[in-house]
Amino acid sequence: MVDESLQRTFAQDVVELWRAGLRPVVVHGGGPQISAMLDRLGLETRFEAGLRVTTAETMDVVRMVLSGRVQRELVGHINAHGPFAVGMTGEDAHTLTAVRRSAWVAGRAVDIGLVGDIVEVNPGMVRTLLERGHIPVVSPVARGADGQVYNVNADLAASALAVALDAARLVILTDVAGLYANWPHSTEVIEHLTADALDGLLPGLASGMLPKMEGCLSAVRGGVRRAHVLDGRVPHAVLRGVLDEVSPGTTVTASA
Ligand SMILES: Nc1ncnc2c1ncn2[C@@H]1O[C@H](COP(=O)(O)OP(=O)(O)O)[C@@H](O)[C@H]1O
Ligand SMILES: CC(=O)N[C@@H](CCC(=O)OP(=O)(O)O)C(=O)O
Repeated sequence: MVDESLQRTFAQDVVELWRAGLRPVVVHGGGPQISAMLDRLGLETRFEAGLRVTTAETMDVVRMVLSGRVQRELVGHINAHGPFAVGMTGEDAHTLTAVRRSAWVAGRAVDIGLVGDIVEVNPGMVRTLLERGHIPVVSPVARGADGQVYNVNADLAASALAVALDAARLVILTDVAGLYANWPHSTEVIEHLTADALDGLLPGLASGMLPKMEGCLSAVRGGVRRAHVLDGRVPHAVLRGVLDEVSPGTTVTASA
C-alpha cells in the first residue's frame, strides 16, 4: 500500500477496530517500496512464484526498507490517533524463526536465496504489547536458528502469526477486488471458499495471489475462523471486512 491517503484510512480503521474492543495486529509488506529502493541502488528485482529472489545485498535493502521506512510510516499514521502503535520485526524476541526455502516453479525447486519459511512463532512479545493496550506493527523479517536473517513474504508471516495468536480473523489486503475465478480472463470475484476447495485451486494460481491464498489456507487449517482477501484500494476496506456481516472480497473458512 504505497498511496499515502490509503495508508491514513488504513491506520484509522485499525484504531477504530481497537476502539470497538478488538485487538488488531498489523503485519506489513512493502514489496513496491523495496523494488523502488533496489532500482535506485542499481540492484536487480526478480521474483519466482511470488517470492523475491534475495541475495545478501538485497536482504540488507529489504530489512532497511521494511523495518525502517515502511514500518516507521505506518506507526506514524496509527500514532496520529494516540500512543497505540509499537513497531517491531519478526527478529525481535524470536517472534518469527525461519528456515531457508526454495520456490516451486513448474514442479522444480528453484534457489531464491535468503527467503525464509516460518517454522516457529513465539507470540509472547506481541501478546505483551496487546495486553498493554498497544497495536503491534510487525515487519516480515525472520531469523534462522543459525542466526541468518531471512526475507519472508508478508502474507505468509501474517498467517503464521494469526495461527500462533489464536486470532479469530486474518485480513490480507491486495490491489484487486479479491480472488478472481479464471484470472486473467475474468474479474469475477470468488466470494467464498472452503479450505478444501481452495486447496484444489492453489496449483492453478498465478504468482501474486499464491502466497495470499496459501496464507489463507494455512490460517483456517490452523484454527483461524475466517481469512479474507480484500481490496486495499477501497477506503475503509478493513473496517467493512471485519465489522460487516458480509465481507467484500474473498472469504475462506475451514468448512462450509
Ligand atoms: N486469481 C487471481 N485473482 C486476482 N488477482 C490475481 C490472480 N492471480 C494473480 N493475480 C495477480 O496478483 C496480484 C496481487 O498480488 P501482488 O501484486 O503480489 O500483491 P500485493 O503487492 O498486494 O502483495 C494482482 O494484482 C493480480 O495481478
Ligand atoms: C520473500 C518475499 O517476497 N518477501 C517480500 C516481503 C515484503 C512483502 O511481502 O510485501 P508485499 O506484501 O507488498 O508483497 C518482498 O521482498 O517483497
